[in-house]
Amino acid sequence: MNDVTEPVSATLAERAKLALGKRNLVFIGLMGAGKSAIGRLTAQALGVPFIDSDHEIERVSRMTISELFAAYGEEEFRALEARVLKRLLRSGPRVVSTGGGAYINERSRRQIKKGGVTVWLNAELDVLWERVSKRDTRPLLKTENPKQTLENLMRARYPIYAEADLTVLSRDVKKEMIVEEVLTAIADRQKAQGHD
Ligand SMILES: Nc1ncnc2c1ncn2[C@@H]1O[C@H](COP(=O)(O)OP(=O)(O)OP(=O)(O)O)[C@@H](O)[C@H]1O
Ligand SMILES: O=C(O)C1=C[C@@H](O)[C@@H](O)[C@H](O)C1
Ligand SMILES: [Mg+2]
Repeated sequence: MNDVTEPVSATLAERAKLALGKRNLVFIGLMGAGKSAIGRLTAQALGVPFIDSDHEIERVSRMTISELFAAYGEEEFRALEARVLKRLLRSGPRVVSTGGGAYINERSRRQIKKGGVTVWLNAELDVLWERVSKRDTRPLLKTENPKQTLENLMRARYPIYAEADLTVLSRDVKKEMIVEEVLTAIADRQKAQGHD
């Protein structure tokens, strides 16, 4: 026997996969919360496809998110995002990481709620700021005081993200640890509902 530990427990991943069934797992939360990074690793652990809605939007439009915002404005972007999400959530199981504002849009939120189990990656301002300040690809943060903008977004959005089925605190620990917490939350939710 070797002593190399698995990064994410296979048994836990199997339990979570069973609990998920055919439903999608949808990550929501603010910019920098880790939806894309944690979503990808969670999909790998579950052995299901991973799709990032921001990437899918960029692929179908052949434009970057920044270009889309600049050319058509936020409202058009949200309409495109809702259409893309509807298609992505049609069949499962998949892990879908959404853009930070998707769950805030009423139409997208309805689709997300219908299309899967939602996990909110909750994070404190300083954690988010440390992560997002490294890149300038987020059009909503191109303001005079982007940290203040981020804080304003937290205030406005956190009560809405809190409607998620599950919440996991995203923080600066190993990403695998966050993935384990996500998988545990999925498996435990099933148990709490008496299906295990
Ligand atoms: N637990 C973690 N520890 C350290 N860094 C992390 C952790 N989780 C995510 N990150 C890093 O933080 C940055 C932002 O993460 P990510 O792009 O996944 O956020 P996001 O929620 O998808 O943001 P957006 O809404 O802008 O797409 C990435 O560089 C990612 O590698
Ligand atoms: O928080 C938001 O509203 C956004 C987050 C990003 O993922 C992108 O979807 C876009 O920059 C908008
Ligand atoms: Mg992302």
